[in-house]
Amino acid sequence: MAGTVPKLAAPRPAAAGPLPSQSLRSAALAFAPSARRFRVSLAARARSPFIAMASAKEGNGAVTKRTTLHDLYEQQGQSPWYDNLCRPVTDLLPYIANGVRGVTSNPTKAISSSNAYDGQFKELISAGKDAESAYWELVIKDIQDACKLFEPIYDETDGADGYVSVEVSPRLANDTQGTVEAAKWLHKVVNRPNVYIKIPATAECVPSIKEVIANGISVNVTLIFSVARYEAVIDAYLDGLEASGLSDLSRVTSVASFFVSRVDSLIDKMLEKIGTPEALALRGKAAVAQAKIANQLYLKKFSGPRWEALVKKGAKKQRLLWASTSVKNPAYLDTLYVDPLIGPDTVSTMPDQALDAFIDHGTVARTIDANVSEAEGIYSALEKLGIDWEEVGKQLEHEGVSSFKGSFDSLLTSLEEKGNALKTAANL
Ligand SMILES: O=C(CO)[C@@H](O)[C@H](O)[C@H](O)[C@H](O)COP(=O)(O)O
Repeated sequence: MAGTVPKLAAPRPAAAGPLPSQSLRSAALAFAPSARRFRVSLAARARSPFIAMASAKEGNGAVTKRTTLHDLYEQQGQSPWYDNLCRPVTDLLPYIANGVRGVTSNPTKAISSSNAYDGQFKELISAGKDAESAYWELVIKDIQDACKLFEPIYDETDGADGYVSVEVSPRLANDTQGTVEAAKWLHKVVNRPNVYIKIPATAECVPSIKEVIANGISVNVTLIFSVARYEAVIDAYLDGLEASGLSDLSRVTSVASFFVSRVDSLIDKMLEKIGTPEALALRGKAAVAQAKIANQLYLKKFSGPRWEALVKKGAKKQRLLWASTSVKNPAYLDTLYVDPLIGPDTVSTMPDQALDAFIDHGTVARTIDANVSEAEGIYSALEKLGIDWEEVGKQLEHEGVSSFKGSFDSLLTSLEEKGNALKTAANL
């Protein structure tokens, strides 16, 4: 298969400790105030073979199927997250039961592709809300409900895992102070300990990250595409912790979302344009190589006297989170962006396609720090062919920001139209 990074056996880290089955029950119960038993919805079954597979139930309604996701965490210390949050939020329960330990949301995608939001939207419009306020209420409800489901994991891990991430308005991606204010507002209204406020790693928002962290707010830094920008993100986290003035830093945490597949999508095109056998042989290798190098930087930055001083105050490392993990080129192995990036204290957020593939035939082994010199060789071979990694990062960031803004704008336009139609129909 083209473009796969060979897997080598590597030393296993100490076990991170099993997730007690009790937590599955508490997760289910946390969302069942009326003692309603959990049922997998038909819509959810249709959405994912993973859900269908996960639907075997015990007498008490808890799902007991063990998957490679449990092994990923228990044997390798990597947290599998689900890269999708939509209504009904209870659809997350089988995912949690099968080893998922956190969730990344993309609300514009969720709201625009489901009619499960129509009822609440109608109520909000009837109550006089405008489309944008209604949007935020829909989002906040999903995030609060999901936070409740992941709270048992958050508690068991002392705030290390079990997070739900929600983004500030993508319209603020180039607005430093606007992002800080939006993050503070969102954190306040969601009002859950296990929420990550998602902030893009644009040049303008790197200072926002520092300030938001300094305010004691946990952050998912998103849209990271280059090692250079990743280093600035780590520095912003460390600066923020130092500036916070908190004597206990243990509840201010962060993940740095490094996007993977999109790097190959762009670099593969560049390599095809170059067209030499050497260039073509490097297709499908750039993204994983860069991610492994990013992990080396993580190891370097979260060690030494500066970091140790923060550890004394309870600081937790800003974990690397692999995002954009589904394979875009069908010629590649469908676990290409999961299997080679497994290691302790990392997160892999996977949409259904990647989750299903990993559960079915993924390999649980420590790979993140295997073949690092090969990864460095690939990185510099690409540079020699004229690939400018910082330029690649800038282009992907620009495309990522524009696409998130574009879908936000078009969702708001359609919500405004829907809202106006509802008002007209109700003579409001
Ligand atoms: O929140 C995050 C990462 O911070 C994720 O939901 C992230 O937005 C998604 O993984 C990506 O947008 C998916 O990217 P792609 O598969 O469309 O390339």
